Amino acid sequence: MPMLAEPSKKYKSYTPINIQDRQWPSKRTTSAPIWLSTDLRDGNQALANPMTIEQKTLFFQQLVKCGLKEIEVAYPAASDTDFNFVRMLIEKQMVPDDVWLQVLTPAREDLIKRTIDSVAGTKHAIIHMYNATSPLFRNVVFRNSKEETIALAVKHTKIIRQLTEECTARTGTVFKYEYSPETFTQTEPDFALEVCEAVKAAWGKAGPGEARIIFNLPATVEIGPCNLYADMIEYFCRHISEREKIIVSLHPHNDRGTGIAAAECGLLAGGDRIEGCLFGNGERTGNVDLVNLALNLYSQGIPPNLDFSDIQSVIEVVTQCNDLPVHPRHPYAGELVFTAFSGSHQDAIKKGFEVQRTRHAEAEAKGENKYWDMPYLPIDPADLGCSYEAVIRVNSQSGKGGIAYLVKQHLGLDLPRKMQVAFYQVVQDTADREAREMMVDDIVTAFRRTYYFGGPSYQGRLTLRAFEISSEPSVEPDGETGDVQDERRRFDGTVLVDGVLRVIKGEGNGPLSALLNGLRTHLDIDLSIREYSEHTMGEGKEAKAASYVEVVQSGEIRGPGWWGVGLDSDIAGSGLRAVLSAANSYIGDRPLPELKLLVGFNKQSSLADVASVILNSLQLELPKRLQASFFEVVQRSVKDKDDNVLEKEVSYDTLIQLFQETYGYDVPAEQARASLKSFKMVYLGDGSDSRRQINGELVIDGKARAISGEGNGPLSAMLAALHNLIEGTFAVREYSEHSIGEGSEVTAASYVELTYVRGEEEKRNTAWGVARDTDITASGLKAVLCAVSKLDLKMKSLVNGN
Ligand SMILES: CC(=O)SCCNC(=O)CCNC(=O)[C@H](O)C(C)(C)COP(=O)(O)OP(=O)(O)OC[C@H]1O[C@@H](n2cnc3c(N)ncnc32)[C@H](O)[C@@H]1OP(=O)(O)O
Ligand SMILES: CC(C)C(=O)C(=O)O
Repeated sequence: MPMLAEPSKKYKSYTPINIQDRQWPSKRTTSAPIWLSTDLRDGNQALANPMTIEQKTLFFQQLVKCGLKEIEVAYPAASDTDFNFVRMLIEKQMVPDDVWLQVLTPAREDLIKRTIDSVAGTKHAIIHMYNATSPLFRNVVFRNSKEETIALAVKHTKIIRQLTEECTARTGTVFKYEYSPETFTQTEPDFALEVCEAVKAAWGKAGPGEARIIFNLPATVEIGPCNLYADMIEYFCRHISEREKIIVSLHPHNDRGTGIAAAECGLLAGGDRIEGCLFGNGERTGNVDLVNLALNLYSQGIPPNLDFSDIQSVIEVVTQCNDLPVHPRHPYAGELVFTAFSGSHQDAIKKGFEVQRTRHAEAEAKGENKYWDMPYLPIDPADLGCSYEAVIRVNSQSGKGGIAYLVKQHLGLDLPRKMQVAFYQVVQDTADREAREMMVDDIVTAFRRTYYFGGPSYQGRLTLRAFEISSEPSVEPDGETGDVQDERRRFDGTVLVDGVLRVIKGEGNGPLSALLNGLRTHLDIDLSIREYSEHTMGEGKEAKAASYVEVVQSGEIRGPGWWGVGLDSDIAGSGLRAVLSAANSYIGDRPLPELKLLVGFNKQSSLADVASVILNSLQLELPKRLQASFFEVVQRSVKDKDDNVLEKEVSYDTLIQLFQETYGYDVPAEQARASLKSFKMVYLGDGSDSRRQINGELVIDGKARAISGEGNGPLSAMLAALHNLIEGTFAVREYSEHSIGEGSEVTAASYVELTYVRGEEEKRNTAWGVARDTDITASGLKAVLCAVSKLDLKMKSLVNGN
């Protein structure tokens, strides 16, 4: 059936109330009303599966925890479950002394009796009786005249008075009486007043304060706008007699979706009390939502006298008991209500937080209130126990501000504006391509990947390992002006390049330009800085510096840029890391030139440079004399055929190979002239005169030879053993060792310089040997044999094959 072209032929408009000087529109609420939760009655009666006693108990405890002092717990005449639940609360003493149990009954004597029986013995109880008063109900449901309707209410009010008095005498329970002219909003205002006046007279005990009678005026069905409800309440409040002896209670439903508005206007119009349910459960579209109302007050600076500081646990209990979800857009409680996806909202929130931080600091210093004034967030989610995590979520509708906010929240990095734009593009492309929300983890991971930021998993091809920044002495004063030039900086560092440690050196006006100079010289990466900024993160000892840099190809200051970020306890370190982060983006996966040292007669590469190649590539800390020896070897390697030392580039790989060949380091046993097959070192002596004895097997010149020797230590025992096999004498000229690595991975590196003298003319030669082993003794013995392999040996002749 189509919707009607003329709905007025089917639906009647409400009848406005003629109040000439209505007061409520210009009033302001300044305090919270008396709250009554009817979750366990109106809420419960609207559920497909009414709550079990266990669920009602859990819910009741939650309501008490939230601070409700009046709780309509049941319609006891409806079912044994409801009746028994009320009895259980009382008998198990679960009702705090300051909490009133309210129970609902129709105007029927048998049901009233059972209702009062249900609360007998509790400290405080409110008996709530209702009968419908509107013309529709009078004519259709009860088929009663006005007089009969009044008579019904009066008769049963008197019954309640009598039965409650008897109960008080018997059990001490203190009672209040609440009467609801059900369907109040559809009842003629004067008739509603007439019924209530009659009920008040029948009750006969209404007095001020605690003795007040409660007239609950329900919008049983919402039939008009909220101003109509407010007018009806104001009309009632103005005309009811002995207003001071009455609590005017509001019971709005939400059929037009304006239950909250009706309740708020009704309070302005004179309401003292509100009946409703948490998150708006209840008949049809629900009762008015108490959480929403209370937090509306709170957001106006009015204490609501209800506690929702852990709103999530309230949601959990309520949904568990009602089996109804809380809508994601539900005011204050929905999953999305403190969330902005859209770029302009996010931008405003981000700026709002930044400005508010400063504003709050200033207010605190002046001892003033720190007011919440935040774009798009009417209330601080933290007050409800919610984190700021969900405030900004990112999808294809989001902008740079929101993404930068999340980076700041989760990584502490305050990205400069242009970098925000650059990173936004990265996130936006993914969100758009994959048509999905980018979760915080997605964004953080994208950031780490894009800028090679945050630990080995995100390491780029270039990683700073160690560095030293030194100042170069000022150059001569400018010839013309006489001005002294600025001090220059020198960068000396090791950079892991594609997994290999490389020594990089450079000079510049500052540390960053010195590093860029080094990258240019050593790796052909020719970049300049277009933008740089930095800030500190954290405080005190934990403080770190974060640096952001945008690089461009040198000479292309208006060309495309690459951003990088660095974090370090040292400001220079963070800048250098930022440059490498940007350089990583720039190089992508293009091949880098093989790293080379310029050796020979030149100023660029010294003995120390060669040593550091070995240190960084092989982790060997060469002793000083071995450094000098190898430097000589390297220089010799670049002589021409006439023995002239050339200036020549030698690749790192060539240097390493040269080192290995020269000192027998890491040469496979079968290729070495002498190698250790097995050995046993025996400790001899009593400690004061300890000696070592070695027994074992060597392979020399391809032949296995048993060895045995004794000495003051392992090396001299080995030399003694060698003396049994080789003519001439060996002596250790220098020995050193160090560990490599840590923990269970640790190994030992040994360096031995041997002298060997033989023949009648006492020919003397020396050689270095370098070896590494997990066992320190073995590494020393192997180093000896590496050196032995390099010497011009004369073996003793074999006796019986040995
Ligand atoms: C607006 C509200 O939310 S009011 C609260 C509504 N809540 C509930 O109804 C939940 C609990 N209700 C129940 O368990 C049952 O309805 C009971 C136990 C109260 C009554 O059950 P029954 O005796 O089977 O009657 P039924 O449910 O059909 O009620 C309708 C009868 O009660 C009468 N009635 C309805 N409301 C009232 C009232 N407030 N006072 C007196 N009589 C009433 C009707 O006129 C009708 O009378 P009739 O049988 O003479 O025609
Ligand atoms: C019993 C009354 C107060 C009621 O629930 C209503 O009118 O909605």
